[in-house]
Amino acid sequence: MTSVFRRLSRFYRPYLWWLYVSLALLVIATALGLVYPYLLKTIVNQVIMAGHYKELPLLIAGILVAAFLKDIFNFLYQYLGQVFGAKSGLDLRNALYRKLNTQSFSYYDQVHTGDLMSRMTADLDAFRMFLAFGINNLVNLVLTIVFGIGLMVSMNGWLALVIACLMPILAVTAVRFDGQLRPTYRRIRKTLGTLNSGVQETIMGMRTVKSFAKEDREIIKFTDRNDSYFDANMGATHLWKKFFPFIEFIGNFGVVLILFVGGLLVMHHKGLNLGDLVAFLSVVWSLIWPLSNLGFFLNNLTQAVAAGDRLLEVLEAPDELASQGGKHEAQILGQVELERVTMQYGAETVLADVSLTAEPGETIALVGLTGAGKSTLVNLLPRFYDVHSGSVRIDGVDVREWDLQTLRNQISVVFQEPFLFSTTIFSNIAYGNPSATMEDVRRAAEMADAAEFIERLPEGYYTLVGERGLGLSGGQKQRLALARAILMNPSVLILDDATSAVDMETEYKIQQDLERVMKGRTTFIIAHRISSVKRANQILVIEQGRVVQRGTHDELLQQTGGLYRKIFDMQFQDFESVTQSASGFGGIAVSGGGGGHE
Ligand SMILES: Nc1ncnc2c1ncn2[C@@H]1O[C@H](COP(=O)(O)OP(=O)(O)OP(=O)(O)O)[C@@H](O)[C@H]1O
Repeated sequence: MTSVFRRLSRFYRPYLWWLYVSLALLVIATALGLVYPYLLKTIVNQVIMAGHYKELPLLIAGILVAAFLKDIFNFLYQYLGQVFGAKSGLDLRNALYRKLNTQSFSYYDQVHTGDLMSRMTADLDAFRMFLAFGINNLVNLVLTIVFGIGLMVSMNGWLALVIACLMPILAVTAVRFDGQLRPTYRRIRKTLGTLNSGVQETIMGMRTVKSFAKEDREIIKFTDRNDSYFDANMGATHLWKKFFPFIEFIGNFGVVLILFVGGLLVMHHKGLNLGDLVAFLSVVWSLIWPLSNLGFFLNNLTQAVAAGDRLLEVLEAPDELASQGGKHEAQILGQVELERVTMQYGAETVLADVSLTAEPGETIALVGLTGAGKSTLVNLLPRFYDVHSGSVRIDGVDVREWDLQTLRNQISVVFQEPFLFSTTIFSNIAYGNPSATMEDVRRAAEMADAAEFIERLPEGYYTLVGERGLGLSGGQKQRLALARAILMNPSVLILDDATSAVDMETEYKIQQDLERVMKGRTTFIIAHRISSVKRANQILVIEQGRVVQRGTHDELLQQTGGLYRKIFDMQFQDFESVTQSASGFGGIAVSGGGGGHE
């Protein structure tokens, strides 16, 4: 438990003085609470028993002043405690978000968005609440007990002994309760994470859910997860149910015992008068509330530890940026070499012994069946993943020695399923270079053959696109993503099936424009359509992670029996058969092997 607080201390240490001042005020507020029993004792002994009613207004005024002062100090210590929690929470939230932004691709292969969201919100809040209220509550409890016992001992040793006998029972119960509560709260946090992941996934995939009419199945899945969350919460409720009445019983039993023993002492004049007994009882009452909340306060602590643990799992995950080199160049030339590269995801070898050299300005195409390892290969250039053996060099320098930001600023990747932010088309294109002017954005859009459709939209470049680009066609999204990459003026451009959703004519236009833009720079194209790759300087055919053929389009076509020739023949036949049967529809742009048309 202490290790969680120690490891998170850098977030609250700078604000500890808020907590210290708050605790000092808390001590004063608690001490002021001790004035009541004395005033009560005086009222009973000197006013009621002795009949000196003239002193009553003064004593009542004393009680009012003490109550007023106590309230002021209570307010101040709680306020400062909250400032302490809020400031620490702010830093922690920023650090978590920063950390999420520096996590590697492989990290995101493993985590669930919903679970991360619940760590960023519910877990962070549980930890923050403990800093804001929990510490003060626990200290308040300890102070109340210590002051209360001190007061009771000073009033009457025998009665204090009676209460002292009950204390260990309370302490043992509270500790046992906390031990049972801890795993239960861990389960609550975990099931909440799973619940959130499910909701987030279903909302993201709602179109798929609906198109398969699987709403009912999703509802059942959600209900199951919701039930698990409910069960976990009920588990905690059951524990509370057992604990609470027991504590209350002990408290009330204590009061009865004091009445009994104290009553006997008063009746037999054994060193206790009625005023002492009333004062003593008021101390016992003042202890019952904090003691019966002992479980609640411990539970805050338990929750904070469980939540802190989950925050630390994010914060202490290995840092991607920590492993980068420092080489920085204003301009990468774009020479790319892979030497005997092997790459694995876990135990699965996805690339084996792959070598290639691309000179600046060359276009390299990667062709192969689905799952062959093409994306894996290009993902190694901007270091989305690292090789297991061999090396990837840019301008003769291993990518691991480059400064990661330099590398990624100059290698632009366009994915098959581009992600668009829910903002304007302008901001989406200018994402990599926020200082870009409208002129820059328009030029990039023209090269990506996107300008025409953008300008047809009523608000042009200022059209807001929906979440993940909803409202745009697949081909339009791809063209915006392409424009975004072109705007970066990259030395190496990677098109990972990036024009699969545009028609062949548009793709041809884009490629011609790209040839102009990418002059002197290097382009990697992954495509399923032979038509997209045939102008490349080098075509690599990948099969099960190995380069099985390489050469130009003409060279590869000569290799009868090779995979390239087979793919070509298949697509050519497809094209013939489809154009023949579709000739009555004015001709359809056909994409073989997985390509589509807009
Ligand atoms: N992040 C990942 N974690 C684990 N395995 C992965 C990951 N990405 C890809 N793979 C696996 O690696 C293999 C190669 O995948 P890759 O995406 O490189 O193929 P590809 O040739 O680009 O396929 P496609 O043409 O369908 O995009 C596949 O078996 C795939 O399941």
